[in-house]
Amino acid sequence: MSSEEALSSTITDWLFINSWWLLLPFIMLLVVAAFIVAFVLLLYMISPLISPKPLKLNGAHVVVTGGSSGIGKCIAIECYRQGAFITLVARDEAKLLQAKKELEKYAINDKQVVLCISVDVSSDYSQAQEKLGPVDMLVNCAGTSFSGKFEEMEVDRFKRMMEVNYLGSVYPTRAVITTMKERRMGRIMFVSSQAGQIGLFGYTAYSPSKFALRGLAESLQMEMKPYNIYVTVAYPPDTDTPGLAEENKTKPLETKLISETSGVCQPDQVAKIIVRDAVQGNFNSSVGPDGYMLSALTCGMSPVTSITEGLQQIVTMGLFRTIALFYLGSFDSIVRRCMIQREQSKAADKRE
Ligand SMILES: NC(=O)C1=CN([C@@H]2O[C@H](COP(=O)(O)OP(=O)(O)OC[C@H]3O[C@@H](n4cnc5c(N)ncnc54)[C@H](OP(=O)(O)O)[C@@H]3O)[C@@H](O)[C@H]2O)C=CC1
Ligand SMILES: CCCCCCCCCCCCCCCC(=O)[C@@H](N)CO
Repeated sequence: MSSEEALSSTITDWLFINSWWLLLPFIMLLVVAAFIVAFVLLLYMISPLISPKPLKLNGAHVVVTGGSSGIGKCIAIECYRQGAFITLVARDEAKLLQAKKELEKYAINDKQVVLCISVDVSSDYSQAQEKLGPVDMLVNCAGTSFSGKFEEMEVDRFKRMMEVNYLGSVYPTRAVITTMKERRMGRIMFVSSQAGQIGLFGYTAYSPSKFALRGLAESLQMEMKPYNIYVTVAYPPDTDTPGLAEENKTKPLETKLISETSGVCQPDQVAKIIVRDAVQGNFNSSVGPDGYMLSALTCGMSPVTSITEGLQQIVTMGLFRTIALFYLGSFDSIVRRCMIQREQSKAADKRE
């Protein structure tokens, strides 16, 4: 045996005898763990860079479109209770005055005021621009919904939905953004809907107008971030408001049954969450466990405003997609059952 062979056999013997092999996976695990720890530490180090500074609502000027009713009114109340000055924007002057009176009950100091501007956000908005002055937070909540089967809805509905829900958010934003950029501060909120994350039976006119807000918000956020302006999109589920009551009058059974999955929320609860997220500058604002899952699942390339949010999305995406398949299956079966039922009752009617 040469001296080289002797050496290698000594090493192998040593390895086997001392079970060095068995240590290898542990060493690899340690290295991987060290990398993960270093990575997480690095992410945490940069987290202050991407988490915006919270907005102080006390003394801030908040404009709420659609502030005379439902979710918008509750958002206005929530901000007013935290010391903000409020401007309510909607069409109907009587409703505006009524909401103003309601808001004023929640004043926390005697400097606070509530202004009302009667304007249709779906037609050009520039005349209101001078009246507003500097705005710290704009809440685009004016909106309308209508559900029905695609071929049964008048074509005009599709246009109206885009005019009010989408363009009705563009115009007010245009009216405030220049001053916000100059002042290097501000918040823009868009109130979308869970139906702006998932397209559902009956919402062929409504959903696209809410999806559009997401595209607007993502693009706008990229432009505005260097100016310290933060954009938030809220995706509430069905919420108990005059708007929902109106929509329910014509809602197809399928839409009703599918929407029930997410339940009905109270507008003041929804408003609290929305205001909290806007103040923190979170890009995404969702309500309830279904809302949380939908947002993680549909995050796509949307901006991330906290490290924890990013990590949660990475970890949960596959699981939530799996859950989503079951939901989709149940929605399909609702649609199928309703169709069969309708056909049966039609056939019964004919026989009579
Ligand atoms: N309720 C729900 O289930 C859900 C609602 N949403 C969204 O939240 C927002 C508020 O909904 P909700 O509180 O139910 O609605 P409401 O119908 O209760 O209130 C709508 C508000 O918007 C105003 N508005 C409507 N059209 C216009 C317009 N063209 N110009 C100016 N103001 C207008 C209304 O005042 P006026 O009519 O006097 O102008 C009113 O103040 C909407 O965008 C809706 O799509 C999202 C998810 C769920
Ligand atoms: C992991 C995946 C979870 C999936 C959960 C899916 C839940 C779907 C429910 C959708 C409800 C849509 C409400 C729209 C409300 C609205 O905007 C109108 N009412 C306005 O008036």
